[in-house]
Amino acid sequence: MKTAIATVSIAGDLAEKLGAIAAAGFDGVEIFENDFLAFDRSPKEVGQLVRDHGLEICLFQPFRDFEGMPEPQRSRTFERAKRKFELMREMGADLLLICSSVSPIALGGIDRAAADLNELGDLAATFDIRIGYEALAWGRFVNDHRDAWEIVRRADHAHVGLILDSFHTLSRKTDPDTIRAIPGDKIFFVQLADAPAFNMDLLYWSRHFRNMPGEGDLDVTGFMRAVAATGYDGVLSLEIFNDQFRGGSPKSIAVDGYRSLLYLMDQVRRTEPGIRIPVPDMPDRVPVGGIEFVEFAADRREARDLTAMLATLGFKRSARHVSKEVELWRQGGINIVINTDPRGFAHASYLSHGTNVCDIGLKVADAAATVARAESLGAKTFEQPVGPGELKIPAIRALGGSVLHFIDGSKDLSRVWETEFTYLNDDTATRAAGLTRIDHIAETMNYDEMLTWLLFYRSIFDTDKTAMVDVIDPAGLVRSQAIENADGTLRITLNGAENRKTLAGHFIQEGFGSGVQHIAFETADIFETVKALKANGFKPLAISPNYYDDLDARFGLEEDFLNALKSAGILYDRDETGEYFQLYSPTYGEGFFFEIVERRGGYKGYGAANAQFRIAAQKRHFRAKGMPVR
Ligand SMILES: O=C(O)c1ccc(O)c(O)c1
Ligand SMILES: [Mg+2]
Repeated sequence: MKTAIATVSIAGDLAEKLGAIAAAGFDGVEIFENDFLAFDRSPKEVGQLVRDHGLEICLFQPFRDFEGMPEPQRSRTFERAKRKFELMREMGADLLLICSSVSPIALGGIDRAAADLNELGDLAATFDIRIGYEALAWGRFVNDHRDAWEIVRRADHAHVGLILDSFHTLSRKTDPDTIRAIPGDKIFFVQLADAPAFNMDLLYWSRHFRNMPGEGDLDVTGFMRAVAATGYDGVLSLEIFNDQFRGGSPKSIAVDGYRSLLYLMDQVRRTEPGIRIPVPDMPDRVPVGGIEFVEFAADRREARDLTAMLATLGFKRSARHVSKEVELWRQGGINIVINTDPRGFAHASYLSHGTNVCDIGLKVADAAATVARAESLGAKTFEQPVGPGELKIPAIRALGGSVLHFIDGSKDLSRVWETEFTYLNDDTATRAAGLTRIDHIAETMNYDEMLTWLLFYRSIFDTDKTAMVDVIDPAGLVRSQAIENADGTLRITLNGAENRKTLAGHFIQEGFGSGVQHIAFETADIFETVKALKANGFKPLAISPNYYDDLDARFGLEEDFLNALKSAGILYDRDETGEYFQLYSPTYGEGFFFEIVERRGGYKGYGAANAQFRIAAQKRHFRAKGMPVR
């Protein structure tokens, strides 16, 4: 598989872009003309710079407003093209992208465009250059790859071919299967981009919101399957115009891009038989069977506060590690590990972030295959020396320097608790509260990181994403999107903070990076849970009475029911599928908290409508503790 990316997709000057692109593993680049024009080295030097990075120039672009011009502009356009061919020869580029005209003076006409391309093909041939014609979704006369193909077909020239771009095809909802009728050898180049499903002007959408395949909502896999079915075996190139990426880290955007191409082609290989593009082999996306454990790194003092909160939530100190200062706190099927050992990874994590979730254990069918897939997609494996009595559990690096461990049903791993821990007699004075499992884990990050982690989870694990929702914090916006598996045994919400004044932004700033901000436990009966919590001395987050007035207005609730919600501080949501109940702990440290939820019926959401009121309540709680938030 030959991979490339357009220089426009990456931040920085041309030299920085090339460095990041080469380091991420791409074979080549599309040189976007403006990146070259803004750079102060000659075409020859730029060509050399590209090759010194071990890359090749796969495409030079764009050449605009070429076809269908009346004279005298037509002659000028050919002159302009000749100048670009000379530049390309200097640079060592042999394919030029011509995008369909948007010129108000262009005349239109399929045969006129074909004749222009044929003539330009002759000129290009004298330079040993080929030209590829691309239909822009907003092209004046040509805005559909089927018309572009008809023009190329009629141009009938060995140096003239078609360029396909998934965005232009999919943004107009053109059926990608129409590509299957195009001969693969006349497709000179394929550009790939995804985008979130927005209803907006095509040009604006394309120039600002494209993202990597798999990060958006377009059927890039369907598009690429159709391309592969034509027998095309040329370059697959990312062309991503995105405002965030322009200001992002060149390195991580390039790494995400490379991952997205591997993920895309892995999906294509699994669904489209007999493709000619060689794709690296890797295990399939990994089904996750649930969350085996969540591990906190802490020091002894902070661990006391944290375990005191766990005790009021009905957890029991259940076991102690055989060789390390690590405890297991349990309730129902939930395992919370508290690691205060002054050595190793957890301690390092504590030193850099304070008390935080440093590790999550996921249940998978095959831990080794999980790591193999993650590694194939560029994730980093994690290992540390195994202490006495410990198992070697496969793991990778994840959000904010944390770790994901994988536990499967194999003989050793399935007995990890029995092997590494000694069970204790229950010395916890509090009552169990009916918490059964982890409903979801909420990870907080900068908004700019959201697509990275979305792609990370979706490409490695058999998961889907929900629609992005806006959560209003009094000091700014936080975007939230969930990654879920089909049966709901894995739900991770990604929360992207746009500034530092939001509760989420404060958490990132004070915790020195992204991480788990809350864990939601499931109960089968929230009102029974509330009774136990009360007996344990648990103080829920106080919610404004105004909220309950509005709940009543919206849903017309029974008075007793409404009073029960209100007196317990439970937030409530309802839709066509079912009901959702949410109870929050006060915040801990710099804004970490626990949530308790009950789902009734088929409710699949996360109570997005309540998030604003929960955050406002948490900020009141913060301020009451004298913490500086707005
Ligand atoms: O936005 C544009 O003008 C533009 C230019 C070249 C391309 O290949 C493209 O897909 C879009
Ligand atoms: Mg394009």
